[in-house]
Amino acid sequence: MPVSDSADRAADIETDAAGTADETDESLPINELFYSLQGEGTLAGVPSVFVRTSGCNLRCWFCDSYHTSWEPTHARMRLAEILAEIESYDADHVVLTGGEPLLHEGSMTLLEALDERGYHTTVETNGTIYRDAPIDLASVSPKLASSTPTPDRDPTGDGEWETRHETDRIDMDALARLVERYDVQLKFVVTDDGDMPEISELLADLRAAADVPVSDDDVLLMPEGATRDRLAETRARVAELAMEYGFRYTPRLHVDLWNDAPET
Ligand SMILES: C[S@@+](CC[C@H](N)C(=O)[O-])C[C@H]1O[C@@H](n2cnc3c(N)ncnc32)[C@H](O)[C@@H]1O
Ligand SMILES: Nc1nc2[nH]cc(C(=O)O)c2c(=O)[nH]1
Ligand code: SF4
Ligand SMILES: [Mg+2]
Repeated sequence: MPVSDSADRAADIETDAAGTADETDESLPINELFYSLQGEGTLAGVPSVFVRTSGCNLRCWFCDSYHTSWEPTHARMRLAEILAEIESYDADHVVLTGGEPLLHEGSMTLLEALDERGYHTTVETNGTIYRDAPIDLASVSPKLASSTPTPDRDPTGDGEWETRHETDRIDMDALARLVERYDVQLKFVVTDDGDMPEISELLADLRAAADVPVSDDDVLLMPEGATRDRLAETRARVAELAMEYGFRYTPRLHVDLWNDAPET
């Protein structure tokens, strides 16, 4: 269901730039909540309920969830409401995403409640924030330099977020703690060959920083593209790069199936 425009729910909250103001651990700013197939990563194809929080600490120029980052909109939902809606679907898997879900204290309470109810939980995160929570799969998508909203690529056109995004997009300590604590997939958004040296360097740094091994099997290359047309331009080369480097390739199944429709 689309919640960002629903009238029967709590009014939108005032937010800071990351969309995180007015936090409690008993509610969350929800942009959308829907049932679909996991479209990305090692669980692609698994029927899952998606809970999309609003607010992000980064601003990727290509963000396919514009209304959680560049222009955050949401309704604040109580955890009891969120759980009831999740339980209304016949699914064992829940994907908590955003925006950046680990910004919110309420995400921890939700994950604990889902764990108690026996759900498998995947958290989609940009890897800049470490939190201790019952997460079955941490789907970490560290952001490369090619994600930075330079003035020519900023969707709002002013480049205001360039410096902050560039400064904050990698936190090696948070990344190391995430891979040490959780079952992790590292899902890099790849535009072209130019992204590969940075991925290799980042993996070398992460392997030096973390106390656990990071297998190439846990590294996934995902073509950049929020639409079928854009994916048609990027995916073949990204698939070749996965083979060249010995990483996995992940499709964007939901984009193939439903293009850029909301709630998919
Ligand atoms: C909208 S983000 C939300 C979670 C978190 N903020 C993050 O970036 O991982 C969900 C996933 O979509 C990916 N993504 C966003 N825009 C994309 C695009 N244009 N092409 C490919 N993947 C994209 C992100 O890298 C991430 O793996
Ligand atoms: N079907 C589908 N699969 C997804 N996997 C990760 C998504 C996300 O936006 O985090 C996503 C999404 O938005 N839709
Ligand atoms: S980190 Fe995720 S939600 Fe935030 S701007 Fe980038 S892709 Fe969008
Ligand atoms: Mg998505």
